[in-house]
Amino acid sequence: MKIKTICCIGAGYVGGPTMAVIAQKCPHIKVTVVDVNASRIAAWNDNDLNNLPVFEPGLDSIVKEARGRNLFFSTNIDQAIEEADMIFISVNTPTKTYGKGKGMAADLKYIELCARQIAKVAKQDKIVVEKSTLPVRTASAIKNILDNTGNGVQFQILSNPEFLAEGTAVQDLLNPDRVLIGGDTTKEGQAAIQTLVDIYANWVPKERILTTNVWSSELSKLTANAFLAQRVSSINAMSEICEKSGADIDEVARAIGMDSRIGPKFLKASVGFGGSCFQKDILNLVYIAKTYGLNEVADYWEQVILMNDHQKNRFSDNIVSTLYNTVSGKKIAFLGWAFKKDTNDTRESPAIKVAYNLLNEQANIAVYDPKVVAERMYADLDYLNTRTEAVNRSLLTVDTDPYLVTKDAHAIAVLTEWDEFKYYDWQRIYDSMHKPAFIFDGRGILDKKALEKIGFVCYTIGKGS
Ligand SMILES: NC(=O)c1ccc[n+]([C@@H]2O[C@H](COP(=O)([O-])OP(=O)(O)OC[C@H]3O[C@@H](n4cnc5c(N)ncnc54)[C@H](O)[C@@H]3O)[C@@H](O)[C@H]2O)c1
Ligand SMILES: O=c1ccn([C@@H]2O[C@H](COP(=O)(O)OP(=O)(O)O[C@H]3O[C@H](CO)[C@@H](O)[C@H](O)[C@H]3O)[C@@H](O)[C@H]2O)c(=O)[nH]1
Repeated sequence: MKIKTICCIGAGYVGGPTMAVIAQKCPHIKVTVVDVNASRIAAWNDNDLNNLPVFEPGLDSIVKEARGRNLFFSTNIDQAIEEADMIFISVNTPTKTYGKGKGMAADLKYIELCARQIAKVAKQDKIVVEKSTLPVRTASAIKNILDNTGNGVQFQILSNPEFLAEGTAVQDLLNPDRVLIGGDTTKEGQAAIQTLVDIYANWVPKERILTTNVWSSELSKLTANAFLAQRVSSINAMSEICEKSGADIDEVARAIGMDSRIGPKFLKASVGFGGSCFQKDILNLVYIAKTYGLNEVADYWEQVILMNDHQKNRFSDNIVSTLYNTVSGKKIAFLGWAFKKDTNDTRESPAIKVAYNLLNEQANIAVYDPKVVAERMYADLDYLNTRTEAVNRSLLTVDTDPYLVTKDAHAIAVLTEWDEFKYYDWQRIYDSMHKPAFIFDGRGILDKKALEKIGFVCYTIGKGS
């Protein structure tokens, strides 16, 4: 089957960039991205490319090239489903906040709504592609819903998990380590797999397109994220030993990373991992293990999250104890709010937890982030439901000038590894702060020696004093 029309349900961090790249690389395919969120769709259609709802380096020029040619953003979901030969489901699958599996299982209500909508609207055979990250065996639930419509339409379900990381989404999509496609082992299933392989083959070398059965594909996505997060928790666990023992975490990471079996990537100690995926997907894995009765397996993976929580808490505890056991009424400047650099995404950002802990200690927080807007930060705090919106706005202030944010501060906390932080006029910042002037570098990006020479008292994750 040759695909002429694609629909993607969900215009978020995955749906938007993924479809923009497919549209750019396959000008012969009409790609329509749909969403229930009208303001998000409007932002994707904004003439000013600075207003796209997702910030990713390089994304604006791809959208500029393809939008209106063969890339469209729309709220008309039914029409896009009806027209499409292939439908990607790229909606959110957050951790459940209610009922059975609350706080652990993935909430599949948006996935089910999509399946039901496809079932209702489709009048001709379609390939449905799971792009969202899903628990193993979700494809069978989707297939069940689709096969029970009674209108004779045939559906093939593929699993095609997305491995892009935010901040490097465009590069990851243009040049992926691998593309994974899982499908039925039947003749029809294999044909559907080949159809999707043919789309990616427009720009991805064939040897990097991996095909498996559906369950392996679904589980590989959770496994990849669990392994990656485990590396961060492992290096963070070692960072605490470094601080006690006088070893230096960057030197340790370099030494172990040169072992080709370990490899150098993903060994940067930090204030903790954030992002919408790691915690959610590991919790989901833990839940799956528990439902199979595999309690030791569940405990093993849960420890990755517990270590991450510990890392965030010990960072804020250290700020309080270093500032003479009280931060009440003191100004603490945050550099960074995003969960990593080069993104405006703040989901599960460690900055939120550190802010929460310090606000409980009655600190005043001032934040600068080059890409995160103030309303997003307030929404993150309000979501915690611990204070009224008005109180959150009085305790946490936001400015677009880092020099104003750090002025009169007792301490600076680096929460995101934005490159620009390295190049500030640190003497000017020092001169404007209360003394002693403390810096807590939660990302290990600043030049500790140079700062100490200026007069700062520095704490860097994984480095003893
Ligand atoms: N963010 C990432 O870096 C990343 C990477 C790989 C995989 N994933 C996975 O991809 C999926 C999507 O993640 P995201 O970050 O893009 O989420 P997101 O919240 O940014 O976007 C999801 C979009 O789906 C829309 N939506 C929900 N239900 C809908 C429905 N019934 N009809 C139409 N639109 C609907 C929402 O309005 C939202 O705009 C998740 O399963 C996630 O785990 C995310
Ligand atoms: O050495 C490291 C590497 C990462 N991090 C932190 O870990 C978090 C996650 O970073 P990263 O994995 O780069 O970004 P994500 O966008 O969350 O991407 C992950 O989650 C996606 C969603 O499932 C997957 O598609 C990607 O493959 C996977 O890397 C961030 O807070 C980083 O600061 C560290 O602290 N140290």
